[in-house]
Amino acid sequence: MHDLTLASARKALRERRLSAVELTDHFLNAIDKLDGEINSFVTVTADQARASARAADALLATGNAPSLCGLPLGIKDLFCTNGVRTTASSNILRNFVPPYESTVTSNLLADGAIFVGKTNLDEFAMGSTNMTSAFGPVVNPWRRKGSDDKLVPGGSSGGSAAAVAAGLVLGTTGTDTGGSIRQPAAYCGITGIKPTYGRCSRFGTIAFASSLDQAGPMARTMEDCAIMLESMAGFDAKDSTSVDRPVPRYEDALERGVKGLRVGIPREYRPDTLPADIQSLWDQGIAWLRDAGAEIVDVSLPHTKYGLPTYYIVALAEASSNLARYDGVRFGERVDAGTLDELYEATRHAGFGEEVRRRILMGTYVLSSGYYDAYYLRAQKVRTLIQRDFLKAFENVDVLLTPTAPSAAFAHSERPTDPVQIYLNDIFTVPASMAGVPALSLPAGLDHDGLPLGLQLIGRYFEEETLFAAGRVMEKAAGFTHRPALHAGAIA
Ligand SMILES: NC(=O)C[C@H](N)C(=O)O
Repeated sequence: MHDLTLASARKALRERRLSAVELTDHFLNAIDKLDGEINSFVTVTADQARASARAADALLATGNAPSLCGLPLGIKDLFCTNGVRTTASSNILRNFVPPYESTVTSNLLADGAIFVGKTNLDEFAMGSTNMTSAFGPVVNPWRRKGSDDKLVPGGSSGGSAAAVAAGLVLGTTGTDTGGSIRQPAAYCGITGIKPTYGRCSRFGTIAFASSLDQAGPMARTMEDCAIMLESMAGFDAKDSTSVDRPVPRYEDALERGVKGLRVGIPREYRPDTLPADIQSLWDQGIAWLRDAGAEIVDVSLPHTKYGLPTYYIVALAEASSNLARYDGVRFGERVDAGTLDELYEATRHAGFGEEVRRRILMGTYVLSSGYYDAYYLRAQKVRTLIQRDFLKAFENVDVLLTPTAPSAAFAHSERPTDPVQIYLNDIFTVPASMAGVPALSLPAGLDHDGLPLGLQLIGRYFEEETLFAAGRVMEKAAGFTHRPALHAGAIA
């Protein structure tokens, strides 16, 4: 069962070679054995998962089961799940049990998916290491050759990525604001896609930066991500930025190939500091696409260098506004104190970790009178320039190929103390987020330490199908079948 993908498990369930109960028990056992070390789950919903699996088996027996019937998934603990604690990995929501279901998870449930639990993340999805979680850091299941150092899984969807990589679940949901699906996917050697902004509803997903937040699937293969995205995506009247467009059958696009496809290589994504392993893997990726019939074109995205600074203004401004609701009166855990102001202060100090506090302060600063025009307004204007870079490039090419991150996973002990150094991890993922275009990361190879590296494909608005097709060509060429040191298959 350790070699199953979502697609092969779906087939085995339909052909009744495997039951949903067996499959669910398998993953719950794997979580039991390994997650003490990895810490990828904040909450495991074993009883609920087993009950859903029994119901799924009954439905599968009728021969009339929905698309994801009986398939166990993990849900990032940022999606509200009805009756199941949803924490955003923050103390302020430690005991929050939503009375409603997010649209994305409702869609997955309606298609028959089984939720085995809620996965760990950086607090409120703010981070690239999964070390800011109030529930403790996630440990990347990969190890450097000859070393026992514990590595970060990336973030913020680090629990989701680590759980898939370690074989604890077949697929997970993630959210991506500036790279939170793609960077952890790259660090953990799995596949993840951030769809076009507006493709998946944000309703019921705890907000970080509303103009950037976007849900997407994380799984082992391109096909598995295509299967999950089809279920997760779609118009939702409850999210005003949700786009009313039919959801394609993404699976049908997988084998389209890349003949005649024009692939842009943005020169700004090749800084002098880019490690040699990443440079050569990128060149390798270019060769794979060229060999499969694509045309390679040099392109320029001149405003790339402003991506990070403008992201860290816009995202933080929105975060300061979104997180204002957690005051201990209307929302969140309360710390009782003398006056109302003291109550707010004590509540928010105890409820939020250091990184979240830093971001709320910076966000409040850039929105404050006198600084609004100088920072926030200017950043929004630069955001338009970044978006125009992509629109212009996409007049001439169909997709862009870049590395996903400027390094492989690093050790917990190597986590920089300067927050700006950590923000630099998002250098290649943030521009697509600022523009709202879709982008995916696939595991393309290993570095000299034996750690996975990802390559990123960026596409035109709502052209996720092209990304899946190009991604599938690269996936076949890469033949990435490596497994991390900590894997459920190794302990069976
Ligand atoms: N949420 C994200 O996309 C994570 C990004 N690294 C950030 O810290 O903002």
